[in-house]
Amino acid sequence: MAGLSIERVSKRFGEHTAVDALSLDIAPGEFVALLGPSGCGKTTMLRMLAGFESLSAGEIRLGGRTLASHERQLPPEQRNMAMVFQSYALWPHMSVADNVGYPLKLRRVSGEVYRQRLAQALELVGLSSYAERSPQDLSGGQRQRVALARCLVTDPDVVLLDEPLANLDRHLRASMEQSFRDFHRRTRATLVYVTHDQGEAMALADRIAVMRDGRLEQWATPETLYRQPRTAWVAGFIGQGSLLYAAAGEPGVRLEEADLMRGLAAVVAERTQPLLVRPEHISVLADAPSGQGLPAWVEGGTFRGERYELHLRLASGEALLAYHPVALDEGQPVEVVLREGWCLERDSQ
Ligand SMILES: Nc1ncnc2c1ncn2[C@@H]1O[C@H](COP(=O)(O)OP(=O)(O)OP(=O)(O)O)[C@@H](O)[C@H]1O
Repeated sequence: MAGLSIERVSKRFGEHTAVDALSLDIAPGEFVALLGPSGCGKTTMLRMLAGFESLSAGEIRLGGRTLASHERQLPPEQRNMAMVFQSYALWPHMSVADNVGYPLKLRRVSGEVYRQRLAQALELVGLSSYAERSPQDLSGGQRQRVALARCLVTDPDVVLLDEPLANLDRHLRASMEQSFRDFHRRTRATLVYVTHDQGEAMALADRIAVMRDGRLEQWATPETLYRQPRTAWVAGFIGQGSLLYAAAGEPGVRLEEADLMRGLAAVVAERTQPLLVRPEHISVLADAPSGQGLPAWVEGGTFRGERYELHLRLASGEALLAYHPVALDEGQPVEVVLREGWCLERDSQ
């Protein structure tokens, strides 16, 4: 199987740069998410991969083969890629089987080979018994599985998915995430998945390209993005946490409790290093002042079933989100001990 290489790819629409010198090396069989807020250029990048959009600069290669550069580009049908859309794009007048088999017919596959590949594709998405139904008689999740089966009958090298779960309700999204994981495990195709939902990207992808204003902000595994975000912007986009400033540390360093607490207790003028503190790394001491932690007070709390999320305010004026097993009163003074913090780069924008 071939790896996918995106090299300094840019796309300009008039004065506007939608994708700006983006580079990614995607390993064969890898499940990759392009993640970012609306308008950051994810779909444009996916459309360039598919061949629906030309490149203003850069190059896209699959294995050793150049698929596209600003000079020449292979048409979509010569790329051995398949795309799954948010809207499913199924033919309403055809049965599930005919929808799934359609790309094979286009390639003039027929007879026993056609039947076998159709049966395999339907089986892979768990829809064998729905072959003769009309797509209109299926749920949203089932329709999306038909779309998946249709893209995999042709045995593509790369499957491109554009917000495939956006039209489904929350409950169905969770079960479809499982279907996507199964799909990936069983096909081992290279998957490029566009989403603005960080939870979805974290749950599914081997690696995530976080995009901002057409540029790559960070390219890393979900765990690295969570534990070691490069900038405050990425930290704000992935998971929950608080941005504080300390008189200790430097970008890319994890501060343990002692250094962190000293750095936070320093005078405000010396506290210049931005850092991320995750709520699970905060202990809230709710009893009488012990002098062990930094003074804070409770501004509010939200019940989340297994815990409360507490919104705290430090004496410095900074906001802090912490988890706590029981509710605390609004206005209640507490002390907080921060067990670790991650030092961020200063945001350039
Ligand atoms: N054909 C086009 N002509 C002009 N501008 C475009 C065109 N397609 C996209 N853009 C612009 O390029 C930028 C990136 O768009 P794109 O659709 O790639 O973003 P996105 O991250 O996929 O957003 P969303 O999650 O909302 O789909 C946007 O500012 C958009 O308005």
